[in-house]
Amino acid sequence: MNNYADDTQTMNQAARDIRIPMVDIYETVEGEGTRAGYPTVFIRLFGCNLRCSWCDTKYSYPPYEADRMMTIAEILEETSSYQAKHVCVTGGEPLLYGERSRILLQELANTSRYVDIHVETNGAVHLAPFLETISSPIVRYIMDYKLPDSGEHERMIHENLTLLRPQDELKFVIASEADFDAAKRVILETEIRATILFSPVWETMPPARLVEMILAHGLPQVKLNMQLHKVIWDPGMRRV
Ligand SMILES: Nc1nc2[nH]cc(C(=O)O)c2c(=O)[nH]1
Ligand code: SF4
Ligand SMILES: [Mg+2]
Repeated sequence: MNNYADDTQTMNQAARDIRIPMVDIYETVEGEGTRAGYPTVFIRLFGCNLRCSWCDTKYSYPPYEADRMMTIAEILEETSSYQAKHVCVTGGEPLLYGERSRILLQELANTSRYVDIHVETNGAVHLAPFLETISSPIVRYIMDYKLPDSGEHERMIHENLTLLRPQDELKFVIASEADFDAAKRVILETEIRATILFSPVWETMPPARLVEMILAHGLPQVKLNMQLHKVIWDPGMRRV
């Protein structure tokens, strides 16, 4: 007769056999956000529901192809070969696979190997189902809110902004002065509990100009977010 432990084991085995299209798993230092600088394992899922004009990971969705399908067990095993205590689950859009994405995050948290698992999500996937079902306090969301220059502003789910918690981060990638104005409007008109990050688009927004605008507009709640990996390595380089 099945007891509770057997049921749990069966469920975990089923979960571990779930397959997800993948781009990469590798270790580097986190380049962005409040955990910038920490050794971090990156789990990059294939596929995205947006096509941002300035996207720097175009190899993570068609017409490119996934590098391979991996089961959640394989992802956990490969991730465990690195020393990092931080994990960044990114893409593409890592929440694209709904229940499969949710189980991956829960299983990563269940390993107890990590102090922090952050998810780089694009604002165009509903966050509520993930917040309601993933109980672990170490799973955090870094939401990349798309501004007009991205071409995907209309796809943002406004409700997501108000769901972010103090441990989460809300990142605005700013390509122009029009983007800056749009970001400013959002943060002044919405009650946001997450850390607010303003990040310059590498090719079109000189960081000094962005700092100038943050100070001139009096936005003390904003934290400048530089992509460390683009300073350290060639900006076009992969797996860094
Ligand atoms: N070092 C490093 N840090 C990152 N933080 C978020 C990244 C991403 O591509 O989502 C990223 C990345 O690609 N590299
Ligand atoms: S959401 Fe991210 S991965 Fe998708 S197109 Fe935009 S920048 Fe690229
Ligand atoms: Mg990147």
